[in-house]
Amino acid sequence: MTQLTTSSALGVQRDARPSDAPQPAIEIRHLTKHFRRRDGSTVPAIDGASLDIQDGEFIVLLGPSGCGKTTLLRSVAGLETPDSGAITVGGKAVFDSGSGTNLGADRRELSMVFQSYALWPHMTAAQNVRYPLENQRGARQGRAAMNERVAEALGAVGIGDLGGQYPNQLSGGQQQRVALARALVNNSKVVLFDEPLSNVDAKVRESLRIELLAMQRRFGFTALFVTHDQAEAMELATRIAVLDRGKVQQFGTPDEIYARPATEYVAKFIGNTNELHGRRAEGGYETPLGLVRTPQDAGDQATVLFRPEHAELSAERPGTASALPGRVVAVLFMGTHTEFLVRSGETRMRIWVSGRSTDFAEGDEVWVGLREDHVMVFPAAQDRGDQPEGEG
Ligand SMILES: Nc1ncnc2c1ncn2[C@@H]1O[C@H](COP(=O)(O)OP(=O)(O)OP(=O)(O)O)[C@@H](O)[C@H]1O
Repeated sequence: MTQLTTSSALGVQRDARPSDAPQPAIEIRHLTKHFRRRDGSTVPAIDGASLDIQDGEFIVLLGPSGCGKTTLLRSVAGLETPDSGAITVGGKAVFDSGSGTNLGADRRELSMVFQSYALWPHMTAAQNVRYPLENQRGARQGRAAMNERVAEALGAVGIGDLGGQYPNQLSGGQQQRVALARALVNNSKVVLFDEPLSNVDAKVRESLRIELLAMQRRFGFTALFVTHDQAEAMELATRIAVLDRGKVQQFGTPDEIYARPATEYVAKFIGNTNELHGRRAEGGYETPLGLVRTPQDAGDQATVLFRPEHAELSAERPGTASALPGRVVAVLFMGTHTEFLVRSGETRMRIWVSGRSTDFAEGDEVWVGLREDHVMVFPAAQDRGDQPEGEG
């Protein structure tokens, strides 16, 4: 099969930037968007968001329901009009509140894959995929060339034999493949995904993720992908933008976001955490379970977090920087790891040991050992006010 070539017809009207600087595939500057509710109040769906996305990146917009990720994606697509800010795609201004620029969705030279697939029910899979080619601006290709492109795109997503089927004759996973083929068929350099895998079952979702990544590498498009599923974000993203109430809390690689979360919100949203509260003391924070050593300073009162997979359990007091005493109150085998629930006074901690561990049983007195670099501290809520916006 011949590979779909990437179009070079994009990227006109570049802005003033040194010629050797890479041109962001998508640039989002100080974007804001409020919605008016029925009771007359307004809600800031996007609140000063800025992101620079490079060519070929796979960017995931991640956050809980209502954090504004869909509104941000739809603003890039041209399906929502922001109140202020600017967006460029391939160097071309598609929205700019300053100059009044606001290109229609069909002039932004990008494709979108929706959660609902959004296929035409009266068209076959092949007709659905051909649709953007038939309706594209500028010179239209001949029928034979279009059919060849459609066959290539369907083959690329693994459903070359299903072109004659109607959507209601296809499974959810197959329908989403049709939607993906339709997004790829006209070689868009930017593809936007609005929770595209949330309607397919877990097994299909897993394999579609892997195929999606392979396809993105192969075709080289830049992906902007919305999800509320942190595992999906970690697996797909070159960088993740974590959103909270319309603000970008952190924009960084999955590694950075997991190991060095910029805020307590990010630390708790990505992965699992144990939580203690402490007062600043010599060498760290004094918590109800003793001193937790850390060189970090988060003010006088702090929330002290550590991940279940980062603590070690031992019968004797360990030589780690910090050692917290407790008693095992439950042992749960989770398949990939064993979870020990450890109680110490009012504090409960979850500690994970990989595989099946029978080292400790319910009722055992244990020590929870922590290394300094596994401790995260953030200003306590009462000292914090609004959390600062983080950049990864
Ligand atoms: N058309 C609308 N009218 C009024 N409020 C809206 C509208 N669309 C979104 N909102 C509000 O804007 C905020 C952000 O919504 P958005 O759909 O972008 O969030 P989200 O993170 O994508 O959530 P979800 O994962 O549930 O789709 C929410 O508070 C939502 O209620």
